[in-house]
Amino acid sequence: MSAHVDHIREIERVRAGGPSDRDPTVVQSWLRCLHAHRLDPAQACEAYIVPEARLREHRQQSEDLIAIARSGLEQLYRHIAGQHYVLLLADRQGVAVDFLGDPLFNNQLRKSGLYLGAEWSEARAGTCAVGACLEAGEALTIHQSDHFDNTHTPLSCTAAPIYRADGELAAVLDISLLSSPIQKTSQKLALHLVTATARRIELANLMARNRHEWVLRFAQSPEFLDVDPEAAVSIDGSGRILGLTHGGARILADAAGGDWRRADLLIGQPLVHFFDLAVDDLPGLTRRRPTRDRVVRARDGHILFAHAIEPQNRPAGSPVSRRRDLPEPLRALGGGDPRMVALQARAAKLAPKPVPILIQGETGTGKEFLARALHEGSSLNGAYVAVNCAAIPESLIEGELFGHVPGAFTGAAAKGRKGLIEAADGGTLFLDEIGDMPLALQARLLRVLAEREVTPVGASRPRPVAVRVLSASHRDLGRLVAEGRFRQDLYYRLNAATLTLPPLRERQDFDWVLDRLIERHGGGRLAIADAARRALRAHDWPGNIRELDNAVALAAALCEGGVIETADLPDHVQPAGEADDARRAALAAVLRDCGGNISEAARRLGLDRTTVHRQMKRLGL
Ligand SMILES: Nc1ncnc2c1ncn2[C@@H]1O[C@H](COP(=O)(O)OP(=O)(O)OP(=O)(O)O)[C@@H](O)[C@H]1O
Repeated sequence: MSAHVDHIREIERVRAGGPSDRDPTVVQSWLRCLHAHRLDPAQACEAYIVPEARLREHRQQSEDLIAIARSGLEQLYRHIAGQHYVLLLADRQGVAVDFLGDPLFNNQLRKSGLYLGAEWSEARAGTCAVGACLEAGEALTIHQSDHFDNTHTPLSCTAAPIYRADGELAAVLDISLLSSPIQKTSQKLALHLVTATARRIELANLMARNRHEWVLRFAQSPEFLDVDPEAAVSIDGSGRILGLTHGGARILADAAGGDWRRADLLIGQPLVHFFDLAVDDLPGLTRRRPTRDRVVRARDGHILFAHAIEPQNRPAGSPVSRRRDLPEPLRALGGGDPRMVALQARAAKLAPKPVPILIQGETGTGKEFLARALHEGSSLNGAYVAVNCAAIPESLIEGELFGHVPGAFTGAAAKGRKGLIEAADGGTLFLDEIGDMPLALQARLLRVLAEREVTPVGASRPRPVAVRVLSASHRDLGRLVAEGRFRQDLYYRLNAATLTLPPLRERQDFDWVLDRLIERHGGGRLAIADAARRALRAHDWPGNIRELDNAVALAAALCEGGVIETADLPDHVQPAGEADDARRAALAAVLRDCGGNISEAARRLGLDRTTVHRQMKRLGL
């Protein structure tokens, strides 16, 4: 108890501007907790774990990062095995989206927040390694009573930031102990290890994204240059900086006297701005030359050793070349299917514009997933608010969407209530199943879109709103208009642009989608047997990605030994039985007779080409 009181007193002294022996990063974080987050040091709060559904969303949004960080995390975990350290990978919001810890201590870890789904933002948890690192953008240790909240003072946590190739902070890697030696210096090695791992994750990310560009890696000494470089930048064909690691940003900023935090000002600058080096000199810095001779001079006079990696050839116009330019959230939509590639390119152009977009596609094709990606790919600061028009009873939808003033109707909230349209002010309103919106409300919605203002139920005056409206329907809205069930004027307002998602059975990147879902449900610890993969490929997927997602979730729960076998799949996805064997043999015989000509086979069988294609797929031909 007295330690708690001492802790509160110390924080109060810092608030009053008194001197402190703490690291400046700790003092700054305490002051943010007091002034910006308005936290009270006397109020202790338990660690917070986000609900399952929110964790799933956070993991979904970080899928690419998790995939790239995984091997780095595992390697680090092997280094520290048996020392009771826990590893967390936290996203930009401070939520732990990946976790490696000793299952023996699961209960204690969960209680302390050293667990999957724990939210370690500074605003939520007070001074903590993840939160302070997200704010400071630099590696640090928050040791025991450095924590603001007394609940967390047994912990010692060390975190390092992971930056994206465009210089944005993407995540934080944290290594923590439930209990540790008293001295903060005991965590020096931990600090070194997380920093090195974060650096390797950034390097792997940069290399993966820039295979078709020049990559220049740097080290202070020639010995480590080719094996464990300290920093890297990627360079386009005209010699301009395209991407960088955190170390790369620091080298460039030092070289030209800039600020590493403003990577946006470094990217796009020519290489010669920073080094005594032009793009034509890069071939002289490849592995063909001895490391010691690969010396470059930075503009500030600093000498570095460099290793240039040549771009790999890419077929002109390949999906990869176009994917590279996509904003991160839109990349997660597809893995090279030609229709998805075209959709992603169009979505990238539309995302930053205020135009309303109508998203069409069968159920479960990822319409909401796309809407969220469009919001994230925009620069809107407001919230993303999704409304399922089919799920809200007709009597409630008006109040939900438009809000109401106090006493507007019997049962209205006493203080009145802000509607979802206003909640999305400055952001995105996603109207799912818009085809189910009652006609009377369609007229009111039209007014919101046309006049850019909303009138809550019972209010006399409208309020201005700026919302970006995305809508979706699995029904053909054009047809609903023709049948008089949907207002034509609203239809035209909503679909300034239409994006149509292809059904899963027609996607050529099925394996990519499957691998992402396996990663989602297995967190890198789940694989799939070839036979099970073939069975999944052969299925028709009327419920599209949602159906596949459910099938993988079930298989992940049932499978033993971390490998999904056919027996773990839902019954209706099980591979073809004997009857199908006969069908397969018959169809194969006809195809053989026709020399593989599907149109000819379809003619002989009296079927259309699509049916033959589908049967071939289902039967694994
Ligand atoms: N590109 C993708 N990568 C991974 N998962 C995806 C992708 N697209 C969709 N999903 C997943 O598929 C499921 C269905 O997606 P979503 O809810 O967006 O579909 P929908 O078309 O809007 O469905 P409905 O028509 O029923 O409203 C969700 O679990 C979502 O996370």
